[in-house]
Amino acid sequence: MHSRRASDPAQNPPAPPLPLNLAKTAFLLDFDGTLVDIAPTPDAVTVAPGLTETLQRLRAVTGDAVAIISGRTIEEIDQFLPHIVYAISGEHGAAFREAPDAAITHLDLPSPPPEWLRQARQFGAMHEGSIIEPKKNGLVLHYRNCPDAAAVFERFAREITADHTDFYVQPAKMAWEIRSKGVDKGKALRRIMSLPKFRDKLPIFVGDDKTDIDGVHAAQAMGGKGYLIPEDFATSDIFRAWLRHCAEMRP
Ligand SMILES: O=P(O)(O)OC[C@H]1O[C@H](O[C@H]2O[C@H](CO)[C@@H](O)[C@H](O)[C@H]2O)[C@H](O)[C@@H](O)[C@@H]1O
Repeated sequence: MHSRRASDPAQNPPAPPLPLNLAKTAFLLDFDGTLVDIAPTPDAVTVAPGLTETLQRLRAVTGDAVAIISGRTIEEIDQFLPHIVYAISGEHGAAFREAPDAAITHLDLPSPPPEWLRQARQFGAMHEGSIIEPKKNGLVLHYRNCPDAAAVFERFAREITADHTDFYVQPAKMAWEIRSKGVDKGKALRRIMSLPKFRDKLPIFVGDDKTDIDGVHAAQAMGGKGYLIPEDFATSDIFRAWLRHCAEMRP
């Protein structure tokens, strides 16, 4: 059972081995591109049939050690998976909800000047299909539906942040994200792993994007596993099948 591969052996790469001891394992999972497939717009993602049940079963077999670590706000994650996992970190580690009924807390980080959002919206209005996504500590310029605007969006983001050392421009999937410095998914993972439900367990972190690499490294540094899509799981669908196999294991 423990060495069973969850995907079809013909798939390349084969999914990683299932964890040896679920009672001693914590799952910390990225959202977009991992738990859900990438969609044309942030609002258009869909939760695959059975995913909610898989996450609930994983909570049961791990003693609640299941978390999401996302670039999205926690409020947005709640729209798709309302209070399904035990803990959530949003906005790349700037926001936390450390138990399902706990309040959302935010790290003390700078918010972008309000004129950035106004300017970004004016700029976005010139590129049909673009989406400007505000966050508490940054904003995202999405160009998935106007890919020719990628370079001008990058220039815009770099120009408005040029004199602000608290912010930087992060390349994302068909988007440029203006983020405040000082947070990343590795720090978020370490904080969640210090919670009573998670400590003394080995983390498994799974993500799909550049912002997930800090989470991968943090999980590995704690003696756990860090996996990426498509390097370790060819697709998010294959990852979800693997997760379902984990949830079906006996604790
Ligand atoms: O850390 P994640 O949970 O992976 O979130 C990363 C960003 O995801 C969202 O944008 C991306 O997914 C959208 C839906 O599939 C897609 O339309 C967009 O092109 C992607 O960039 C989200 O909107 C961002 O706030 C997250 O930071």
